[in-house]
Order: sequence, then structure tokens, then C-alpha cells
Amino acid sequence: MVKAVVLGASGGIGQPLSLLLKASPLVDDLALYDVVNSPGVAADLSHISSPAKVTGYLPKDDGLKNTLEGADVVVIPAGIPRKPGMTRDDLFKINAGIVRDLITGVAEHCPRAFILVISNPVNSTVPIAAEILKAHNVFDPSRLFGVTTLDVVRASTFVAEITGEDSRNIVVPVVGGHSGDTIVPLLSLTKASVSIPTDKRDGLVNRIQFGGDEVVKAKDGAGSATLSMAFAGYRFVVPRPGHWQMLTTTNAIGGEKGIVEPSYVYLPGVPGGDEIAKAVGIDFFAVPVELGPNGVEKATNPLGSVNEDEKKLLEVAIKGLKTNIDKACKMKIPFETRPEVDDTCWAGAFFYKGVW
Ligand SMILES: NC(=O)C1=CN([C@@H]2O[C@H](COP(=O)(O)OP(=O)(O)OC[C@H]3O[C@@H](n4cnc5c(N)ncnc54)[C@H](O)[C@@H]3O)[C@@H](O)[C@H]2O)C=CC1
Ligand SMILES: O=C([O-])CC(=O)C(=O)O
Repeated sequence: MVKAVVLGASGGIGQPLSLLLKASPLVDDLALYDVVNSPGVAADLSHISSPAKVTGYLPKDDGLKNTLEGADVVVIPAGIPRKPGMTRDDLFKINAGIVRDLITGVAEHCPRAFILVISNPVNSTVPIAAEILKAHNVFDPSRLFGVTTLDVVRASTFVAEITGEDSRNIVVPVVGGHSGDTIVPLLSLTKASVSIPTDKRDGLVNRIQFGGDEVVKAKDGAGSATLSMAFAGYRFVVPRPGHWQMLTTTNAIGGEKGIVEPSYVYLPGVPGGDEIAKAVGIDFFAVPVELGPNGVEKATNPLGSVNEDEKKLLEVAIKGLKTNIDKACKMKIPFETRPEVDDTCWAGAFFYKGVW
């Protein structure tokens, strides 16, 4: 039995993601939550002839609790998207509060679920989520994931456009974070081995880093990537058929091993992560992680074999990420009822107090 939850299910990402989850025979129970329209989305999806039972909840009548109880996987695309001219960091103020409230619900009602944070800015919302979970004494770093899969999906697509390969056969490790130059595609480690013309390399890196802006600009005020993000989010939750699959969380819950997917995680808390955290000098960083029934089985370190250009990209990314992580963590407002939080980051305590 797999129960999947989507928080923010009525939105641009939430609806197509919920559709894909409903269509999957691997999901038995699908619970949808939003501040608007979720019962309608659930009623609509419930007519689809696939096994999952679908329910939709609003905040009233203990809606969040009823959504989350018994959840195995909680995907969070709740929050506002960018408009042209905005950075992901500009979303911090509003989305940080939304993520705080939803993660508090997760901590209270399904603390053992795999938590997949899509809401931007991922570089900061994931550290915030970690702090909330810590404040509730239920933080398991192996179960908290910042979803960076769209960067990986874009990398495969854009490399294939240049090389003429089948994009499904191309896997590019994309590390770092999820915004502009914190996104670092390690093209030198692409599998299958491809030949990218030298004069196309910089443009390709830039397109992967700023693929989100391409969509924001094209949508011209109507939001950011939703359909490709739904695909990417689904890919993180449910396995795909075929040899290009990178089996993911539902398989992992089922006990399957050897599932690898890049994700933005709290490195010091996951097996293999300590060494990478020391190498990059920050605690949150996206690397390919191997998943298992308890979440991250192992963080893999591709950084040892990168080329000189990639080393420079990494330096820039680490600097930007440090700022994003510090921003989430530096909100030092001590308060008396604060549960035990470690002294590296107080954002959770801050949120608890309802200051944000
Ligand atoms: N990680 C990634 O790669 C990507 C992240 N995103 C981010 O995903 C987020 C959502 O994007 P869209 O779906 O396009 O936005 P949207 O505005 O279409 O949908 C957001 C949904 O969240 C709901 N919501 C707001 N506050 C809520 C709360 N407290 N509880 C539950 N639901 C709540 C809204 O009612 C709305 O239905 C944005 O922050 C966006 O930047 C978008 C694309 C890629
Ligand atoms: O660009 C945005 O704001 C949405 C996003 O994260 C992406 O498309 O990668």
C-alpha cells in the first residue's frame, strides 16, 4: 500500500502531478490538499479508472491532518511561482511561511513519510523544512528531499537536442542547488558518453542553469514551469518503464535497491554525505543519491572527477548556496518554548513563534 499526498494540489504543478500519480498503478491512495478547489480536483480525478482512491481536502475540518495521516510520500508544490523579472529568492517571504505550516503538519501527522519539497526557493525551503522537523524532534535527513529533478530532465533534453541522441538514454549528474548559477550540470560525467561540440558547451550549461527563466519568460506573467515540473516530480515519486528509468521513491518504499536520483539533501545526516559536505563546505547540496526503503541509502560524490570548468562553476554555486542557506538559517529569534533545536539554525524556532 502506498499513500501519496500532494500539498498544493490545485495549482499549476499540483493538478498535472496529481493526474500522473492517479494514473500510476503503484499508488493506492492519493490525498490532495490545497487552500482552494482540492475537493473538485479530487472528484474529477476519481473518475479515472485506475486503482488509487482519491480524496481532496481543504484546511477546514482538520483537512491537513486528514490528508497527511498514513502518508508514505508527501510532495509539496504549494506556493507562489515567479513572474518575469523575479528570482526564485524573491519568493522566499511568502513561500517560507507556506512551507513552514505544511511541514509542521507533516511533523505532527506523518513524520516518517518521504518529503519532497518542490516549492521555491528550494535552496532555502529545504533548510527551513529541516529546521521545522528538528524542532519537532522528527528530522530524518534521509527522508527529506529538495526536488531538483527538473534540472536533470532539462539537462537530458538539451544535451539530446545538440547531440541527436535519444534523451531517454542520457543521464547528466546535476549538482548544487536549484536556481541559476547554483545549478551545476556535470556534462563531463554524462552517460551514455556523448560528444558535445566545444563551442556549444557554455551555451548548454547556461541553458540548463536558466531553463526556468526560459519558461517564465515564455509564459509572460502566467507563472513558471508546471507541466515539465509535474513530469519531473512524478519521476521522483514513481518509476518509469524502460531501460532509462531511475527508479524512485515508491520502489524504494517497496524495498527496491539501487535507485539513484539527484536531490538536494542535508549532507551531514545521510550516509556518505559527510565527506561531500566537507568538500563543498556547506550542509545542503544536491548530489545523486541512492534510495532505499528508509530514504537515502547513500549520497554519491561525483565531485572528485570533475574538470576545471566545472570546478569554477562549483565555486560560484557554493557561494550562492551559502547565502541561500544562511538566509534560511540566520533568523535568530530565541524564544522560551522553543523545543530542542541544534544551534546551527534557528529558522524553525522563528517560524514556531509565528513571527513570519
Ligand atoms: N523545484 C522545482 O524544480 C520547481 C519549483 N516550482 C515552484 O513550485 C511552486 C508552485 O508552482 P505552481 O504550481 O506553478 O504555482 P500555482 O500558483 O499554480 O499553484 C500553487 C498552489 O499552491 C496552493 N497553496 C498556496 N498556499 C497554500 C497552503 N498554505 N497550503 C496548501 N496549498 C497552498 C495554491 O492555492 C495553488 O493551488 C512555486 O513556488 C514554484 O516556484 C516550479 C517549477 C519547478
Ligand atoms: O523557474 C522557476 O521559477 C520555476 C523553477 O524552479 C524551474 O522551472 O526550474
